Amino acid sequence: MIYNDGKAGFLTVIIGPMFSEKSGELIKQCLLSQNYQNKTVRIYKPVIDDRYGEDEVVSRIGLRMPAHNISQEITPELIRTILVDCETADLVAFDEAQFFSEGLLELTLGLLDRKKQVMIAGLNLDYLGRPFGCIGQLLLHADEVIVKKAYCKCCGRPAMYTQRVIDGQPVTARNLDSELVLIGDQESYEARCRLCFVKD
Ligand SMILES: Nc1ncnc2c1ncn2[C@@H]1O[C@H](COP(=O)(O)OP(=O)(O)O)[C@@H](O)[C@H]1O
Ligand SMILES: Cc1cn([C@H]2C[C@H](O)[C@@H](COP(=O)(O)O)O2)c(=O)[nH]c1=O
Repeated sequence: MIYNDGKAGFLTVIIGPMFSEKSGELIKQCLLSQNYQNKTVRIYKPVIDDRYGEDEVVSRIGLRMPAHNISQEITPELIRTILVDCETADLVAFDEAQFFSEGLLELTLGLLDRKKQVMIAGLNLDYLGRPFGCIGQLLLHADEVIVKKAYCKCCGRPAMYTQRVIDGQPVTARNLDSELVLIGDQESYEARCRLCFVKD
């Protein structure tokens, strides 16, 4: 448990592959802060991720909280709007952060300057094991990094990679015909360990 007294900003970044409970961790921490610390929480998610509806963040085990859908393109104008909207918030959270543009970094630093607690969850690696979005840059500013693991779909070891599968076959750099962004779940993705992840 991290105690933030509101006298300085505090950034937590939650990373890991799909199915590793990043959203679960984010929602749990937001609920605890809201319910037991009386903190005002504001959660954002990118409009592109429409798996669980528009106005909520939802984890696979069913934790849920209200959320604001915003464009994944974080423009200077959107940054100004969010900074105003968050004036009364103590904790500002972003889920699916891999989908946001680099403006998320500027927005996060702006929130931290305003002494907000900021919590960001997202995939650190894409389906080919490459850095995803601006999560890497956010990690450099983190006070706390929570590294989550799933269980490897093939062997049950701890998994840090996400394999994209089409018709049961891994998508790799060799047979690459896939876009970076493909919203999906178990029909298209598997958690894999270092041994079972196939990238080329
Ligand atoms: N291979 C797996 N390893 C671990 N959990 C899995 C796996 N596949 C499905 N799950 C389920 O997914 C849940 C995590 O969901 P969620 O919090 O939405 O994760 P994330 O945001 O990291 O994708 C786990 O608690 C578990 O119930
Ligand atoms: C690896 C990878 C994932 N995605 C998509 C698939 C899902 O819609 C989200 C991740 O959701 P989760 O909450 O972490 O389960 O990202 C993608 O578009 N491209 C990728 O390479």
